[in-house]
Amino acid sequence: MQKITFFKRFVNDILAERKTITIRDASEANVQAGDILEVSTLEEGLWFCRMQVLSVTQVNWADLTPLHAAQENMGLVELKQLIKEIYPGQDHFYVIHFELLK
Ligand SMILES: CC(=O)Nc1cc[nH]c(=O)n1
Repeated sequence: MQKITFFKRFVNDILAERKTITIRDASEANVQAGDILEVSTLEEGLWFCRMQVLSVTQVNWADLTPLHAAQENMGLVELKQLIKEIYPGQDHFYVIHFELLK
């Protein structure tokens, strides 16, 4: 089974289905539509759910939109700042759209 990790601050939003995408660089986007992922926290490695990948699309940082931000349950300024912090100096990303499996 494939695995993905999230910062623990995202756990509640994922479980409540307020966060339905994750924006990753190429090294973390080796998934495709239909894949089922076991999901755990980055910090402690605690498993918290399974999710199915609905789609994977490319995006440049400059082309992030309010819709991406809404799907991350944050504002666009916050999202763009966050992505810059996590991936300094990078511009090319993949939007992984997912569905929580219950
Ligand atoms: C570990 C982790 O949570 N990484 C990321 C990076 C970008 N978006 C996201 O939801 N999570």
